[in-house]
Parts: sequence; C-alpha cells; structure tokens
Amino acid sequence: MIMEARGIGYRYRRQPVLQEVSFTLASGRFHALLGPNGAGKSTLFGLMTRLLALQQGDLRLGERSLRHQPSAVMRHIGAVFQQNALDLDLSVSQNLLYHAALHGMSPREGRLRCGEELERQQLTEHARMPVRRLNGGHRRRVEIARAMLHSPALLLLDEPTAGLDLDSRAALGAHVRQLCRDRKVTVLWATHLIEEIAPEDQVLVLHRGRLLADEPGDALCRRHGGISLTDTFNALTREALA
Ligand SMILES: Nc1ncnc2c1ncn2[C@@H]1O[C@H](COP(=O)(O)OP(=O)(O)OP(=O)(O)O)[C@@H](O)[C@H]1O
Repeated sequence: MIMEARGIGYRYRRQPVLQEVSFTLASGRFHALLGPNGAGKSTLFGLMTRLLALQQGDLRLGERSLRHQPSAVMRHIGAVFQQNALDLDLSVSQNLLYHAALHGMSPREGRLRCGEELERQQLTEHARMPVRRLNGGHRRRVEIARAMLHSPALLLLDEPTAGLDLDSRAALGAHVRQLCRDRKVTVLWATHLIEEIAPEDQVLVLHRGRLLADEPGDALCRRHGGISLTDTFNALTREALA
C-alpha cells in the first residue's frame, strides 16, 4: 500500500517545525528519514500516528485519508517509538497479548498471532520472560513484534537503535530490511545516523522542517558527484542554509 504525505505543515505555538513536507512511500520499500536533532522527525511521526493533530496537509494510505478516515488509516500502521514502551514487569507474551486485545483480537487469535510474531523475531524462547530480563536489542525486537501483530502495511520506527550497541544496531537494521523483502512491509525508519543507511535505501533528508531530498542513497550520492552520503548530506544542508 502506498503512503502519501501532501503539504504537511506543523507549528508548536508560533514556531514552524514542518513546512510543506510532501513525499510518497513505495510499497514494500525501506525508507530512511534522515535528519539531525530537531529536524522534525518525531513531529512527523507524531502526525502519522495521530499523537499530534494534523494542522496543514494530509496523509493518505491507499485511497484513505488520515484527516477524514483516521481509524481506517491507523488500522494499517504499526509504530515503534523512540522511547521503549513495554511494561518491564510483564512477560514478553503478556505485553503482546495486551496489545492484541487492544486491536480487538479474540484471546485465541491473539495467542496465535503472538506466537507467529515471536517465532519470526526468533524470540519464542523468551516468551515467558519478564521484559526486564531482556537486553536492549531483544526489547526492540519485542516492540517490532508488537507493532506487527495486526499485520500493518506500514511500519514506522523512530530512532529504533537508540541505546543499542553496534552489533545490535546492525542486526536490527538487517531484520527490518528483511521484513520489507519477505512481507512487503513499507518501512519508514527515522535516524540521525548516516551509517545506518544502505546505498539502496530510499533516503528522505529532513532539515529544519523541510524535505531536502527523496531518492535512493546511491543515486543521491551520484548526483552530488559520487561523494559519500555524509558529504552529500553536509552539502545539502549547507546549500539549504545559504
Ligand atoms: N512539545 C513541543 N513544544 C514545543 N516545541 C517542540 C515540542 N516538541 C518538539 N519541539 C521542537 O520542534 C522541533 C522539532 O523537534 P522533533 O523532536 O520533531 O525533531 P527530531 O528530528 O525528532 O529531533 P531528535 O532527533 O532530537 O528526536 C525542535 O526544534 C523541537 O525543539
């Protein structure tokens, strides 16, 4: 399912933090939303998950509009937020079953989906463990399992590697790219870490609330004379400030 953001604008009081942001997320593709601290990434995620109310523009998922059919759109979105939002004292499966119930699944369906997702995340053996006993990488995978319980078409991840070591970061990135390939999930992964981006990822560069680029990482670098993505990012943001 294709997601389109059209003319998104947002202000906190009088302070504009997103201006005329438009993009399309292609079905089954990994999109990296790259921006430094304060670029507006979390605000955009807040709008896409209805934590914040749309002020300007609209988001469409397939034929549906977030402004006019919010529940129909939200049904197809899964989200992993910057702050870990699991109950540390509940077991892995209790966290998931609670979420399944919130999505209106029967206990039987909830147990079935929970088992399937934990298996996909290779977490079956951790199902009965309190989340508190898991390491950071496993906790993130539980959050992804939870976000995928209702089989969303679009998965949003806001700086999901925060607090993870290098190996866990690489493993999480590989895992989410595999979700795109195997299950045709559309992914938007927000980060300020250029090293998390693969050349074939679609890269959306957000800077001071404006979208400066939206194309595959390798093509973006080629267009800037074959320099690295870091240098390309620096050149783009310098141009924007000039
Ligand atoms: N609740 C708020 N009230 C006022 N200003 C806010 C609020 N939340 C964020 N901002 C401001 O909006 C701008 C964008 O913030 P946002 O958190 O969306 O950026 P970000 O790209 O997610 O940054 P980070 O990588 O640090 O999470 C920043 O200047 C921030 O200070």
